[in-house]
Amino acid sequence: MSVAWTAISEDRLPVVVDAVRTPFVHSGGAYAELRNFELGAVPLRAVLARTGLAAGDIGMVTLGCVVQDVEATNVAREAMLTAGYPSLTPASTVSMAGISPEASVAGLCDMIALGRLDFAVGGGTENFSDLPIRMSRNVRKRAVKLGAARTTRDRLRIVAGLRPWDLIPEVPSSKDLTTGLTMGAACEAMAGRFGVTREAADTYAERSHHRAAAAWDAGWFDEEVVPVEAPDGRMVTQDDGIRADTSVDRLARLKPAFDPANGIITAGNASGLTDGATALLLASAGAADRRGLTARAIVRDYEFTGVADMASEMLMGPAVAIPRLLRRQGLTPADIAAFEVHEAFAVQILANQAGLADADYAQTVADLAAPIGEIPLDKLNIHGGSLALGNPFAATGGRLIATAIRRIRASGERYAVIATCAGGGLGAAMLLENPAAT
Ligand SMILES: CC(=O)SCCNC(=O)CCNC(=O)[C@H](O)C(C)(C)COP(=O)(O)OP(=O)(O)OC[C@H]1O[C@@H](n2cnc3c(N)ncnc32)[C@H](O)[C@@H]1OP(=O)(O)O
Repeated sequence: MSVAWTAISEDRLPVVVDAVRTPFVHSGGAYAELRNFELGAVPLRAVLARTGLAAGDIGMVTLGCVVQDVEATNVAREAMLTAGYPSLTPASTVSMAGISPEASVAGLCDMIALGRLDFAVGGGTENFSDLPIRMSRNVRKRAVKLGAARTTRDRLRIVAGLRPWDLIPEVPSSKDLTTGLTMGAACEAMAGRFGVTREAADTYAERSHHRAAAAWDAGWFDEEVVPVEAPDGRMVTQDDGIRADTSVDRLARLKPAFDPANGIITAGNASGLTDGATALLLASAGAADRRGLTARAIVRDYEFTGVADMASEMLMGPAVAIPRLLRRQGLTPADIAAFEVHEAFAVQILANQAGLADADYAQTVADLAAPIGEIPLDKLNIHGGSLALGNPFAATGGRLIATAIRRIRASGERYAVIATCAGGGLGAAMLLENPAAT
């Protein structure tokens, strides 16, 4: 369990100065010809252009990335160099499954609080359009041996050990190594454990799409989304996964995607594979103030966690992390004006809601005498969520932060909480505070 920041001077409080993202688009679509770091470079440029800071002001760039390029393993470095940041600035890539962007932001906030940095850029980039597909283990092993072989006979013997099926490439999947379950299958297990029905999942999915469509129509995302020029010259300006015309009736007709016989997860109530990138300009409150920049939110605290049971709770991270975070800060859900929680699957959101309201679960995972209860729907993802907007794994956390901050700034209220589940049975929650409301 993380320990709260307790003795940070006002000057060193980590704050978010700006948070931007690219439009999130279907994998294999508009960003298909972009490398991951090229996509990541877009918001990295934008945060500088929008805040007026020079690239040389940035002390460190850290980006999350889940599915990494074998050629550009430190994608943050390539992205910042592509964006024109000076090579003297260090950059690192963090990978913590779906909470990689939160790991990026939290690490930088710690460094800011300690006085190691004044300005930093965090976030994440994910491009599933260009997957690091590799050859099978047998091919890889023999390729290494081949390099060391001296005679033609040795080489032939090595190659002769290959079987036709060894030539089938290995494509990265969402399968968890420990449990052997894909994220979809793991979430089906959560539906059973926490009593989520197909009808409830479809109803929630419809809400996400309708809310996201309404938010785009109302111009809500205009401030947080920066356009991307695709290599073919097309300007990508909007998320492309939102289905304004979806309905519970249409969703009910879709076939289960992960368990044909008994499953309730379909293409309609799952988030799809998506490409996108986010960048957040972080600073110490004092440095931001001295440069005349508005601190949009204080990053007050965060919590990283695992789940108790990998097989039946894989994506329950929010239901563990949120209660722990609030308890440490002496807050209740009533104190939180805005919740932005990642929607990997509608079932996952609903199972987390059930977990938050379950006394036994609260006792087991957070040692709480009473559960904190479900997040009220009028506070949860009111502008839609990942089901509609898409889920480029390492970019989603930054999107949640961007939207959460804008929600509390728009309403003038004090606190927002973001939370994300992740593969590997991980979870994160973060408490953001509106400085204008304190
Ligand atoms: C921490 C985490 O985030 S864990 C989560 C990690 N992410 C994942 O595991 C990804 C999960 N999602 C997936 O794997 C895929 O999106 C899947 C398997 C669920 C679906 O993939 P696909 O079958 O390619 O979806 P596709 O977009 O083609 O939709 C299938 C059908 O459903 C329909 N459909 C999809 N969404 C909707 C909707 N909201 N309303 C109505 N119809 C819909 C499509 O029109 C399509 O219909 P068609 O076959 O008549 O053309």
